Amino acid sequence: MAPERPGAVAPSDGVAIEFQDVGKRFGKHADPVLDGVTLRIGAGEIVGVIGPSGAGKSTLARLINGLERPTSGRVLVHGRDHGGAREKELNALRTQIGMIFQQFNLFNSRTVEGNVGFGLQVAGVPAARRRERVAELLEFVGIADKAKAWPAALSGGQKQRVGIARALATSPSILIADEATSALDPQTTTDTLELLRRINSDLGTTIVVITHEMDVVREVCSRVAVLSGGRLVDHGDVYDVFDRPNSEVTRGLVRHAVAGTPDEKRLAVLRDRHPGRLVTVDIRDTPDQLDLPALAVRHGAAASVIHGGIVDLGGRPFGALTYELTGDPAGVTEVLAGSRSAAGVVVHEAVAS
Ligand SMILES: Nc1ncnc2c1ncn2[C@@H]1O[C@H](COP(=O)(O)OP(=O)(O)OP(=O)(O)O)[C@@H](O)[C@H]1O
Repeated sequence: MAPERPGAVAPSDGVAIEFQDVGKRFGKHADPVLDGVTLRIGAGEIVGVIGPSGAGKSTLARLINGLERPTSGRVLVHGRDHGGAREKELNALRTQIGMIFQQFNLFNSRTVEGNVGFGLQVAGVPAARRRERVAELLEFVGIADKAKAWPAALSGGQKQRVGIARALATSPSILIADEATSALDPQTTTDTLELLRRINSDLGTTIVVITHEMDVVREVCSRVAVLSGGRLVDHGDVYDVFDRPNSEVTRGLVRHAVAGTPDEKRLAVLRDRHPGRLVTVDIRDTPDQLDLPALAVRHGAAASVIHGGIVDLGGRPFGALTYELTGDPAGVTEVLAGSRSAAGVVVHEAVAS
């Protein structure tokens, strides 16, 4: 059985979090950690916040739940600015915002059910109701059999599930995952991201995924914001940002997530191994997508894939393939001419023979 949905917010209805020209410095003369960040996160979205180490991602997360206050600008949560809020109001805000962390932050002196029920106990929820709720949460995250276990006896993935169940205990409308999969192996990462997706779809929870890995964004997010040096350098639908990155930082992250286009080193290796002309074609789901093998056949040539990578971005293909063209030289020349006019195609220079 799924735990309660948050009462206050309908999924995909309205704005959950809004940064209005937010600046943050630690100390009057320090460089800004965040600078002019303007960003809207819709209710019911899963949004990735990505950027290199020190970009300001965790600070941005801490501004959402009121652990930090902006130096300038405003942060609104469900339309309310908590900038001047007192501790009592901030505590109320934090019950609406669950958080999970890279290091899980479990209480080692409490069992799994003790950890998950902690927030409810603090909130004064009666023991019987608490037990019921904890059982429901453990069932939902898939570790009902671990209720009596101690954190030390759990795997990393199980610990993160305890962290997630604990974060969901108060039915938050927003869940912030701060590098929540960074300490997990690839399979456990996939399972944990799948759980986040289920939380989003079954409970309507808005999820902010803080990460330095574009793979995580690619697997679970529909929208992404890229931070670099405290500035928002890219944001939008994941497919659009991957397709048309505005910044070198984003281009680097995309290259890392999709090994489609060969870099200079890889190209040199490919040239060594393949004497024919080489052409790299971006693969997108656009109607003008070039079908190089079909073009080659029409001109009596052949196009063989020798390098590439394609990933699934929200059900849409994204990547690049590099082909070697061989066959009748006149036909190859025709194919190259046809390729040059197509979008997203790089005809690599011929190597001197
Ligand atoms: N409480 C603080 N006092 C002073 N400086 C801080 C404080 N919190 C963060 N910073 C500084 O702000 C900058 C951004 O830190 P932040 O943790 O937000 O970045 P990040 O993108 O999450 O990095 P990482 O991926 O390494 O966790 C860093 O230079 C950090 O040293």
